[in-house]
Amino acid sequence: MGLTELQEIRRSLHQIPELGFEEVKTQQFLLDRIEELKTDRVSVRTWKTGVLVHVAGTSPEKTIGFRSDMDGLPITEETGYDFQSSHEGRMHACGHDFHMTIALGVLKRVIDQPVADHVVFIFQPAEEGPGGALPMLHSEVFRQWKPDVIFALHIAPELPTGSVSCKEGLLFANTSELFLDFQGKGGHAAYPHLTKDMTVAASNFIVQMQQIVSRGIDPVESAVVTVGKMESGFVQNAIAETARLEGTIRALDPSSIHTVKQKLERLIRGFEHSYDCTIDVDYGANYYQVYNDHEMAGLFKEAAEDAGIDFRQASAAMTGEDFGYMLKEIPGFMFWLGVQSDYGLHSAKLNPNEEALQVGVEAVSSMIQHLSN
Ligand SMILES: CC(=O)N[C@@H](CCC[C@H](N)C(=O)O)C(=O)O
Repeated sequence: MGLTELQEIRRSLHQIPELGFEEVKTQQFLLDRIEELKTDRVSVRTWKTGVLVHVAGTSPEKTIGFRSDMDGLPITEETGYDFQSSHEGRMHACGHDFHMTIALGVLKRVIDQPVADHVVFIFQPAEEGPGGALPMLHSEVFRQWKPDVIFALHIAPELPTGSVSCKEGLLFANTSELFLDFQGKGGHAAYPHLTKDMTVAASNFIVQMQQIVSRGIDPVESAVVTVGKMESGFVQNAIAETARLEGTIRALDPSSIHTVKQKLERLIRGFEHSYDCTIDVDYGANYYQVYNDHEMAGLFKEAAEDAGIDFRQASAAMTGEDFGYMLKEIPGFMFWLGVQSDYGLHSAKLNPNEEALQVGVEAVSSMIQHLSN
């Protein structure tokens, strides 16, 4: 598949971003493209809004898995692309359109140039939330085609196009979502003394919460608490009765997530007392760290360099990925693909360089070749 075809696929996918477990159009798009490529060596199954494609090897000894995530984010796109999202308030702002396109490109390569081992392409829904990897891993269809080794990629806006990056061991953090609902007495803006202002309570909570990391976690460990969304009130001249904070907790060591949650709950009790309100906490989806198998990550360096791709040593990052659950059960790894964008992941202006699509196809195909011997 040439760059033009890869670009055409990526742009089509880019226009139809859907949230986790709502990837209905995306699934149909994938099924249609896979149908065009299909031969008698290829079998296709669906799981919820996901798709699994099994390509039979010529003299198989094992099954190699390549996983791509499928969902977009609740972000309003501001790229100005002429192929920008046609779904209001939804955007492929994390590169999953790239990931799926590369998987289709590699699928075509494996069909045209058969390899010895079986290869399973796993298009997984709901990576951004609530998490598709864990239930998919336990599904009947996944178990029947369960790979012996598995890998995946993620675009890296800060790395140059033409490069990939990986490391052995810990690559991505442990994560927990965080949802906080504040409830207190609202009222007229002119009578604050008769109310319990939830906008003020939630604002102070955000500020205090930052000290959980700066004063509650050993500085040689890493943790992050971020509030990405805050909502309160209805009108400029009324004091808010409710407020909602939505965020995430990240840590390289899972015990630090536990520590942050314990300290957060103590802070909640203090705020409930001092602001005379209730605060409900919900930890939403929790993801297990991405831990790369040493041997596989080492082999990937070789595979990338053999394909003429610039390999760079990665550092651990505080990003999360439910692919971590797959790696917990199946030896494998994840790598970064350089896409050189002026704007980062989860930005409304993310503009990855499409030439990286071809680099991704080469890197993944080369790894499959190296694994299938
Ligand atoms: C690669 C990436 O950006 N992944 C997401 C995963 C989100 C998990 C969950 N919704 C959370 O926020 O904890 C990330 O934000 O790192």
